[in-house]
Amino acid sequence: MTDTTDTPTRCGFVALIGAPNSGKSTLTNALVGAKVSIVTHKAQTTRGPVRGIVLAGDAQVILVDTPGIFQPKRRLDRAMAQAAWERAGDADIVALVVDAARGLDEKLEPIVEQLPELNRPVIAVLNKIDLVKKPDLLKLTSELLGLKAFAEIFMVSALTGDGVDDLRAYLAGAVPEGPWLFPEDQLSDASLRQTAAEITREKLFLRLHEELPYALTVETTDWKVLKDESVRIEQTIFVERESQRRIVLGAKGQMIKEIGQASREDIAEIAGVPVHLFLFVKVRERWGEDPERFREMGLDYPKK
Ligand SMILES: Nc1nc2c(ncn2[C@@H]2O[C@H](COP(=O)(O)OP(=O)(O)OP(=O)(O)O)[C@@H](O)[C@H]2O)c(=O)[nH]1
Ligand SMILES: [Mg+2]
Repeated sequence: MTDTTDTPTRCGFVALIGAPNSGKSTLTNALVGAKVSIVTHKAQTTRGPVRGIVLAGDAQVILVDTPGIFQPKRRLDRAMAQAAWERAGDADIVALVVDAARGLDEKLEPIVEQLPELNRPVIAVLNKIDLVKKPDLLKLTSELLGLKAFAEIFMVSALTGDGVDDLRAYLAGAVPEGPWLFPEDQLSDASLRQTAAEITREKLFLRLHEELPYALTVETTDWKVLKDESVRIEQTIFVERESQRRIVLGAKGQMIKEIGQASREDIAEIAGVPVHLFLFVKVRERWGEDPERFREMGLDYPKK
């Protein structure tokens, strides 16, 4: 397609950072208009950064959904926090996503304190406004304005879509001039293999409890297109202990069956072809110390 106008195109990176569970992934999906990043009610759902690509008028806005930042304990936690700050440091604009129902709490404060070190324009996006009464929202807004840390403050509900169009239009006008970096129809930079592994992890997060979701990781180990154009996918779920493996399988394999069915349906929808999904659960005690697993998640392996 040739550009017949003189208007220059715009293109830039916007990193969405914030505390776990503030709605960064839900907002990424709402801005893109498609599900590119998995969402659950549990904290620390996103592990590796996920890019979602938005076209708005002359602009291509490349959103970078990052893992929620929290006090790291494990090596994986450190890798996640590091990835979030690094992506924020590389972005043209940083959007701090705030859970408006929680406000400026002990999780958010340390993040806000570190923002000036980024040396980047930062906007605040107050999310989940559907849960908050107007006076409380105004109070939070003036509290944040008082910090003088934000170029703009937006109020949205990623869930209902309220305010999302305004935010998208702002970002489209705020990213720098430049050629588009991705083809027009591309919504994410993740491969189908990666997205498929994330979808299975989402189903595991939704059905498993306590520490178990954090003790597992999922990888797509095989992807074959069959003669009838359907795909045969193999995925491995790594857990740390045999007892965890038994819970993931469930009595008579019922749990893994349900997870497989839910995941298969979602993967088939995204892939646009019928899917045959085979899940294997393997015990790998120290997968959280294995650089190869970090690479698969799109994370750097922290030295300690
Ligand atoms: N009521 C309401 N819930 C929301 C909104 N946005 C997100 N949520 C819910 O908040 C929870 C967390 O959403 P995510 O998008 O996974 O949050 P996140 O910031 O990506 O979380 P991590 O990846 O764990 O850091 C989910 O249960 C969402 O449905 C919103 O605008 N309103
Ligand atoms: Mg997320």
